[in-house]
Amino acid sequence: MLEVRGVSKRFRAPDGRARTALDDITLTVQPGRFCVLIGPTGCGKSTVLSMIAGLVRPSEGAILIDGQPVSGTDPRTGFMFQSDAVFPWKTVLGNVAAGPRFRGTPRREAAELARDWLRRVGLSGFEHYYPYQLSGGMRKRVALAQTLINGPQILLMDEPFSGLDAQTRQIMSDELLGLWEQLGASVLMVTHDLEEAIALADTVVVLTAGPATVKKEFAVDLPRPRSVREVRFQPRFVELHEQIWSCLSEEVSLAYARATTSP
Ligand SMILES: Nc1ncnc2c1ncn2[C@@H]1O[C@H](COP(=O)(O)OP(=O)(O)OP(=O)(O)O)[C@@H](O)[C@H]1O
Repeated sequence: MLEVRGVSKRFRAPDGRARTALDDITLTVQPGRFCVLIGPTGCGKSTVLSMIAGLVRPSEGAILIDGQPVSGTDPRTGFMFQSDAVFPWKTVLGNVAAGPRFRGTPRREAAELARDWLRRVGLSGFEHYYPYQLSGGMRKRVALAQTLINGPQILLMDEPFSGLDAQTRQIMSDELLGLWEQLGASVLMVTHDLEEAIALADTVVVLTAGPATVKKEFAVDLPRPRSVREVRFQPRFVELHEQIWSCLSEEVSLAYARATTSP
């Protein structure tokens, strides 16, 4: 279980003053659940993920995984970034095998495991390609396999499919759901796309315009297994979309007003 308990974060701004980015955030992701964070641009979503990943320390509060405080990067946590975090000098196979190799798995075993993951993400036959020889969607698949091969208990995803066209994004989201249903990892994902959030999540957490705090949590009671491409036509989906959008749009307007009036 992942718990974010009363977490605040202050950063020093270029003018030297401390600015509060996150203010008393509390949220829980139960084992095996899919939680999506959504909020206006710049409100602090990535900072929440970076703190859970152990890359940034909270100014106040605590982050707990299975009751133990996070004090640095943790092998139980996998992070998929907005930008492709693949090694450009390694082949697809080398990229996916990198995690197991780093942990001391013998070369042959790591390569076999990587082949299996490449099959699961639909990249069999591309083992010897380099990242620059792949499409954007294929690079995301490599990044997904590269993260999932490490068997994370908690998967943190920061707008993982940004930069992809709408159709590829839907395909990738469906594939992510299929893999997640097999793996049973807890997911905390950040997205700007409310439709994507509802289609994927068990819980959508709306954050306020910065400093971010939890405004409201919505339980997404749509049946599973879901098809991201089809679920959006269900009446309950439309209802949830209206409810969450009315909550989120106030914060988006506030953030926009601040951005356009501040000196
Ligand atoms: N290292 C840092 N030093 C100073 N300020 C920072 C630092 N990292 C983040 N911030 C500030 O914290 C706030 C939240 O940033 P963050 O990237 O978490 O927002 P976000 O909601 O993920 O944004 P977006 O939706 O645009 O990706 C911003 O005001 C940003 O300027």
